[in-house]
Amino acid sequence: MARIKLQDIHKHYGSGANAFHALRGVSLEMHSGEFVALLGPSGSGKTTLLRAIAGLESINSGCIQIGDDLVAAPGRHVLPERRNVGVVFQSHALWPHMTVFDNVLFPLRESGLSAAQASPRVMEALAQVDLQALARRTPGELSGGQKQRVALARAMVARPRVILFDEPLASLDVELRRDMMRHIDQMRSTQSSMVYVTHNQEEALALADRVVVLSEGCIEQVDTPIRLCREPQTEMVARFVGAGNLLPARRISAAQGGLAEVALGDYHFAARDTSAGSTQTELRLCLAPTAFVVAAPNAPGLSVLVEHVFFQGSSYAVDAVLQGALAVPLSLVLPFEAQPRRGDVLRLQVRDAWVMPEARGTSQLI
Ligand SMILES: Nc1ncnc2c1ncn2[C@@H]1O[C@H](COP(=O)(O)OP(=O)(O)OP(=O)(O)O)[C@@H](O)[C@H]1O
Repeated sequence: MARIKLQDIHKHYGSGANAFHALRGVSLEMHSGEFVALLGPSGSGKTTLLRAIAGLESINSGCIQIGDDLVAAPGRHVLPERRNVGVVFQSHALWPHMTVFDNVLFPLRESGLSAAQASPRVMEALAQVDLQALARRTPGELSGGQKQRVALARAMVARPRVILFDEPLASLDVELRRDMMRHIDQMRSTQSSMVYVTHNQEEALALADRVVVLSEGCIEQVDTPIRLCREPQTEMVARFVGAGNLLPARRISAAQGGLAEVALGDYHFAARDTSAGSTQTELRLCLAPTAFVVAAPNAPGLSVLVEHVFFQGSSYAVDAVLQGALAVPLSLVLPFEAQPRRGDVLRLQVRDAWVMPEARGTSQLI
C-alpha cells in the first residue's frame, strides 16, 4: 500500500482558445491503505484524474507522488507499467483468446515471475473472487459479472501498492452490483490503497473511507461518507450527494451546543449549525429528503402540496411544493404509513436540518 499525493494538478485537452480544462488545480493526499472514491457528475474530471494517477494520461502541471516515488511532475512522466498500480476498467479489458487463468497470470508474467511461483498466486486471486472453477474458460464463455471478477483478480494478483477502479459496476445490473461490491469490499484485505471512480453516490458512500466530490475539474469537498451527507459544505455537494433541499431561512438565535433555532416562515425548529456563534440572520438550510415527518393538520409545521408520488417498495419519493410565500419545490421521502397522494396538502415537521456554511454567500439560493 502507498500514500498518494496530488499537488495542484492541471490537465487540459487541446490548446489556445479551444483548450478544455478538465482538471483545474486538484490537490489531495490519500493515506496509505485508504479507499477513496472520486465522485462527480459526468464530465467533472474523475476519469482524467484516475488516468493521470495510472500514468495513462500526462498532466500539464502539478506533481503526483505514489509512496516515495515522484511519478508525474514538470518534465517527468513515469510509464504506467513502472508505477506498480492495478487498474479495473468498466469494460473488463480482458484478452479474449486467453483463458481466465492466463488473463490473471498476465501481470505476473510481465513482472518476470516463473510459472511455478506465479501459479499459486493466480489461483489465490481467483479464489478471492470465487472463480477457481472457471479458470480454464475464455472470457467469451463468461457472464458480464464473471468477466468483471476476472478483471478484479487480474488487478490484485501482482499485489500492487494502488488499485484504481474506473466505474467497475457501470455495466452490471442491480443484483450483480451488490455481489461485486462485496468482492471489492473484500479487496481491502489485499492492503492496496484504492481509488474508485464513480458517478453513483450509493457506491461511493457504501465503499469508501473518504469521498472526493469533483465538479468541473475542481474539488468541492473531501470527507467521510457520513460527514458528506450530514454536513455538505457547498450547494453542489448538498444537491448531488444527498439530493438535499436548499431553502432560505432565518436564524432566530445563535448556535449553542451545535444547534441553532431557525425559522421558515413562522415555523421555528432546531438546525445543526457549526458556524461558531454566527448571528447572521439570513442563512441557507439543507433539508435531506428524509428530514421530514408528517404532523397533524393544525400542528406547527410546513404545509406542502403533493405534486408527484413514486412508490419505492417501503417508502414514497414525493415531489411537493412548499405553500406560502416561498413556494419552492421540495423532494421528500415519506414512510409507507404516510400514504401520500397527488393533490394532498400535508403538514410536515422538520426532524433534522443543516445550516449551510456561509463561505459561498447567499446569491445562489434555490
Ligand atoms: N481526449 C479528450 N479530448 C478532449 N476532451 C476530453 C478528452 N478526454 C476527456 N475530455 C473532456 O474532459 C472532461 C472530463 O472528462 P472525464 O472523462 O475525466 O470526466 P468524468 O467525470 O470521468 O465523466 P464520465 O462520468 O462521463 O466518465 C469532459 O468534459 C470530457 O469531454
